[in-house]
Amino acid sequence: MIHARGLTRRFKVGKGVVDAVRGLDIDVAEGQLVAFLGPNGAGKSTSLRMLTSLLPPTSGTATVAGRDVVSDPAGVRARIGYVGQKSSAGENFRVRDELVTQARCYGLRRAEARRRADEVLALLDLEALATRKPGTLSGGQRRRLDIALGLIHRPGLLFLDEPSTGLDPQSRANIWEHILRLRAEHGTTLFLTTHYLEEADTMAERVVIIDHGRIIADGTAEQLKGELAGDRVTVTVHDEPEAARAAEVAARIAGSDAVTVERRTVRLRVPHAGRTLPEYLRSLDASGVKVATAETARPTLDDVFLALTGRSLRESDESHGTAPHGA
Ligand SMILES: Nc1ncnc2c1ncn2[C@@H]1O[C@H](COP(=O)(O)OP(=O)(O)OP(=O)(O)O)[C@@H](O)[C@H]1O
Repeated sequence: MIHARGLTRRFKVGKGVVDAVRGLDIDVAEGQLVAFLGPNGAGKSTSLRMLTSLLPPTSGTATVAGRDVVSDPAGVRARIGYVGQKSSAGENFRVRDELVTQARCYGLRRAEARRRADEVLALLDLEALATRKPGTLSGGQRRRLDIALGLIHRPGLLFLDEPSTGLDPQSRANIWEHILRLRAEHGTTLFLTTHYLEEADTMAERVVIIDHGRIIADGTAEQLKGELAGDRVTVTVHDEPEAARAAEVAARIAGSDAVTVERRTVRLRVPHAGRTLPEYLRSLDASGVKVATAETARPTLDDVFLALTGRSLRESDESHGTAPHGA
């Protein structure tokens, strides 16, 4: 469905340049649900805009739904749906009329356009809101309308740029319900960007992580967490000097990594916490360190990002803003 090679986009900013996307190589098979994850300014939207033919690449190639994004942008657009970060619904028409108008833009005859509008209204549970104006809808309802608009021409591939951002947890869950249903019932290929690590982790079958315009990880969430992050072990002791000793012991454990001390708490990363924790506790006992609490945790996608970049995705997100990064 998507085949991109060396896709690159450079922006001129004043006298400088920003390399927003630096050589994107990606293949997405029909029916896949791919979450494109990365901090602010990583290049997610720019990649999406190139793949949807909205932005010409500086170099590289991409075929999307069988059409070339540069030489046949109209062919791409006829075959894909795109739900951007900003709502695409106008304010003047009622919800159903908005959908009918959009269907007419794709060349459907009036009766057919009405039928299709009713289909997507049902698909996104919007029937009860059909005669409302978009301006009166809640955030979650409006996002569902955006998705309905993106699906009006029955695309086999739908791009969603941060579909759940800015919504309350209940509306986020509801949007995901609809996204998963699209895939299960209609086999739609879905490529979406998100900031929410937990969503990517639990909902997507494939997670692609992008940082500074490059893909740095690509696989199932389980694969990435297993290969790149390892389990976390957290031990608290009774005072700070003991914590320092516990950290020394931790550093000597085979396979241990990223040992940190914060007051009375020592954290480390190990390949298999189930095997390592008993060994660590025995070594602490032998060194005369008394343990107050010990916990283990499976890694998160944030741990994967940390292992790859040395930064936390959450912190990067907060600090990165939209400032241009390196040329
Ligand atoms: N039109 C533009 N002109 C100049 N720089 C741009 C333009 N669009 C994007 N950029 C820069 O390109 C980089 C990538 O931006 P992009 O919007 O693709 O990131 P993103 O991962 O989607 O971020 P966010 O999560 O904040 O939406 C950023 O440094 C951004 O400032």
